[in-house]
Amino acid sequence: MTELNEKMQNLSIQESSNGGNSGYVPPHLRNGNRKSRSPENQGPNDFGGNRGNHSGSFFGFNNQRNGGYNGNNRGGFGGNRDNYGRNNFFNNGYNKYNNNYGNNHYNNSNWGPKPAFNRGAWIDGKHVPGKHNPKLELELFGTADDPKFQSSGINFDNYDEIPVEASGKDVPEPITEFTSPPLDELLMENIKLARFTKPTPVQKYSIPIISKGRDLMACAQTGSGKTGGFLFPVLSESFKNGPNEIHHNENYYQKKAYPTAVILAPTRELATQIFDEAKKFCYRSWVKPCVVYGGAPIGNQMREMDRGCDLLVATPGRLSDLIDRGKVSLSNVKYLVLDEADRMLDMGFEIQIRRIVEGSDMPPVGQRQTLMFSATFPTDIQHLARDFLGDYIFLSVGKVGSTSENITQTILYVENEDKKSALLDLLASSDEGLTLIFVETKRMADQLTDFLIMQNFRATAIHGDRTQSERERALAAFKSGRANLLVATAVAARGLDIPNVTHVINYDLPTDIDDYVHRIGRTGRAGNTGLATAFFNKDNTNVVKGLIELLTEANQEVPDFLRTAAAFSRSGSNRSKSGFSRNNSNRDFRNSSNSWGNSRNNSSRGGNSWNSSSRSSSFRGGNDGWGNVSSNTSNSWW
Ligand SMILES: Nc1ncnc2c1ncn2[C@@H]1O[C@H](COP(=O)(O)OP(=O)(O)OP(=O)(O)O)[C@@H](O)[C@H]1O
Repeated sequence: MTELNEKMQNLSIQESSNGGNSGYVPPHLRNGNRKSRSPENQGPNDFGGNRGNHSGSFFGFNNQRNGGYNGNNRGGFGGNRDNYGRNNFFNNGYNKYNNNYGNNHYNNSNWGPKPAFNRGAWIDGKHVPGKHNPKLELELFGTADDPKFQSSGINFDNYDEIPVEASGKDVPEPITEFTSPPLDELLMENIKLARFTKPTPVQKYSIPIISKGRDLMACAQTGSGKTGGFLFPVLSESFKNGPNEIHHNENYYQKKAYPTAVILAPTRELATQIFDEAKKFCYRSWVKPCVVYGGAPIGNQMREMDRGCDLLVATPGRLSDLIDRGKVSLSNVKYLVLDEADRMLDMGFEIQIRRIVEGSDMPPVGQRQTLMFSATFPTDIQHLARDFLGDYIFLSVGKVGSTSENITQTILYVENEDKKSALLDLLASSDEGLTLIFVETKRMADQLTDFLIMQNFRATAIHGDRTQSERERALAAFKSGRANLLVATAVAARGLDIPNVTHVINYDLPTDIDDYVHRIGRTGRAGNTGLATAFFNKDNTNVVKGLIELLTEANQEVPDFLRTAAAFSRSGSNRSKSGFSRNNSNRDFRNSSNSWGNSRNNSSRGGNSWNSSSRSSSFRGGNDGWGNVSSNTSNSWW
């Protein structure tokens, strides 16, 4: 190791560079119909509202420029209050639930679609779509040149060249284009409104697989359309078949939601994003989407659910809470989706997922469809996932856990003490796009944001110690470009789809190579190109082999110092969080000659049995950036 240290000390960046407060308004309840304030119109208060002592924020930048933070900031944020509770664009459908509570929810036509209503209804066994609402259409789908909406990039067609492997019994033929049939006509209309002209590979396969009633574990690269991969078939089938008959067991005083589809996601921001996508594709249909997550007032979410909740997007902690309060029954669930499934079954979540799936009234395997999606699927998680799946199909688009070739990856050798100046150099040469900077700790996120603000950069931060409103405002500032730098912990690593993120910088590399895959996947999405730069030094030898493998797979340059580090590093495994070699995790484990299912070799798990309850928590040890996560799973961090 000393030798390695010495070798690394001789390397430099230059050499390597060759190569719950009443003021809080959750985003989904804000009035999109109202005129949004343009960046030019926004006063300093729009960046304000930093009620805590987070100095590391874009709000600090404001302080400098605008004479310091003052209480007025609250006015800027609190100004949204009047929208609260009135702004759900579905509420004009004054839906079937309100009227039919205690009766059959679905057969009473008194409250069916009315001329001004954009919501559809399921009436007498038929789907009656709601009327078009041009204003709402514009809000949901935007226009082709609206930078707020991700448009597919020049390399979109290249997705078709990625090899696809689907294993399991009787795999249905993939579709080649969006057509009706097999897709429902209303869904087709919404897909057109979204300007999606052809399905991505994961969608081509997942649509027929899910439509045929099969369970699915799907692995496809970041940014390749997995959200549509589950939303399209679930909604298409729901539009065609209507809701399940509801069996009431609620008391008179409390309404209960009986969603047909439940989508679980690991972070609040991702849940909100999936909900936003669901709103698009549910447009004019009987399916009313809802979102619930921690950090936001539960009362408001419960009231929103009272207006109808057919497709529920949730973070696990908040969903458990609502189940405990008798507010949600999962007895009607036909579709259970785990987005970022490997994360959802990882430490910190697994017990909660088991509680929801196995400990509630959710129909068991065989009576529901379980759909898992991620860009990474370590072998041990695949094993664990079997508990929730029936006779499933395993789908991999490209190699499991691989990175997109749309992302140009550069690894620079940078000592810790040189990172700040290396970052400034990088930023000085950056283009106009948005840059996402990942660090390992919340503290570092604050420190680095402060530093960047001091250097007159428009930076903000997102991490688990910030309040939900702070997190949302940071993300909104970043998305709008008001802050073009977002310093983030792993809380922003997965799933977030932010148009115009052109550069991801791993200021600190993660300890798990799969996390690297997700982080850099915030750029180079939907066929667009992007840059990913990582600072590597002797602290990162644990990911060196995985890194080399990823770079090689994606036809990227592998710098010499990485090979040197790999040669000298004994511990430098190419293992993902699961502790397994990436080589072992690149396919359906059922096809592996050394089937874990039979041998159950526990050696790399410290002798633990596969029994989930005894899983070691060591894999998430150290300074993980996941908000308030701890190995104590009752400690909700989302
Ligand atoms: N068929 C399609 N045509 C054009 N664009 C699409 C299509 N399907 C999805 N997209 C767009 O591609 C982008 C990435 O999709 P999505 O967020 O579903 O990726 P993902 O595979 O879930 O990524 P991640 O692994 O990061 O969660 C989104 O902006 C989405 O609107």
